[in-house]
Amino acid sequence: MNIIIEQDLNKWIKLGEEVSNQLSVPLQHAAMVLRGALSMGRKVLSCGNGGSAGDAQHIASELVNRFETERMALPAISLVPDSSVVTAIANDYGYEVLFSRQVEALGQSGDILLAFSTSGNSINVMRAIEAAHHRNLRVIAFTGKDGGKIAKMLGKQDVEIRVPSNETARIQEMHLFSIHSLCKYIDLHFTEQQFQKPEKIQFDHASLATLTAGLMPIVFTNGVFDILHRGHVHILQQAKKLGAYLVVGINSDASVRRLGKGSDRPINSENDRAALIAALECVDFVTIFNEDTPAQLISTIKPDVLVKGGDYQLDQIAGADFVKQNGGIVTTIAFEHDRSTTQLITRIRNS
Ligand SMILES: O=C(CO)[C@@H](O)[C@H](O)[C@H](O)[C@H](O)COP(=O)(O)O
Ligand SMILES: [Zn+2]
Repeated sequence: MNIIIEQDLNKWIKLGEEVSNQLSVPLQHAAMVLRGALSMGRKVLSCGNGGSAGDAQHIASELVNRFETERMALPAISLVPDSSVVTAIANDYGYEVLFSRQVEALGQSGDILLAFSTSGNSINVMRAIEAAHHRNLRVIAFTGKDGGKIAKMLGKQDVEIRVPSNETARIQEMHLFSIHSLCKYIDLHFTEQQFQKPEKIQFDHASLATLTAGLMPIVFTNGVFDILHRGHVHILQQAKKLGAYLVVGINSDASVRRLGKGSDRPINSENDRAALIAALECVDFVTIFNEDTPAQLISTIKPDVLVKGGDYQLDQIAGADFVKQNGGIVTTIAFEHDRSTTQLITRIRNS
């Protein structure tokens, strides 16, 4: 056999073994991230240069169309092939912003950017990752060699699929393997039915945790939300801006009674309160908790950001220690509108 071809084949067999050891965990992580975002109606953007441009187009086509089995169409856009867009951006602004400009135009919080670069050093892919981070997109980076500069840019919300090789060709081949492996998983997860987002109100905490497992950053807040008012809506809208998904825990009726706000509270039942909160666009999931505090629920959902209104001190927030120990953030949002359900009830009664 031709010696060059034989050497290449041998390298490939050796690399296959290393890849199965090193790529298993990041590939499974990437599969969860893709599944989570697509299940919530988010979309996938992809980019890369040369052979990696081909990979970016390849995976987008397989998501929009299908891979091996019948399933619903899924939203994915390759940022590579629109010649009018790429020539205009390169001509007017420069090649460096070829992809970042498109991420700015098309990317929305919770979307996924698939960034292909065998060296991890392509400047336009790096700029796309920066733009993705600014807009709250998660990044799945397909790299090789030492991961290059891209590996250092990634945050804990991102995934790196780094092929343990220094050869561009071998890296690209394993990227293609990774694409097909991810597409097979996605094919099997999504059915032929039309896309349907999961119900916003989830009574079962374990089921909610399954739905949120691949999502990040998740913001959690909680409250009674009896007689919804502008102050509530303001806090929830601001909370959503701290991440890509907002989960709201609502005190059950029994839990509210134990808070000692009065024997006539809550005015609205737990199901009515949950329905009103779920109707807000900024809210992704609502659940009801029966305990005095949401600490147990928080340890089930494992949010990245825990937030309460500005009337709380950080050390008073239930679940704060758990979130911080998990590397999350605990914060408060200042009240902008002086509203309270108790005041509202008093005013109505006095009039
Ligand atoms: O396909 C190949 C090599 O197999 C080439 O076209 C290669 O993709 C190009 O040189 C790229 O510009 C390399 O970029 P990157 O992988 O380092 O980001
Ligand atoms: Zn090539």
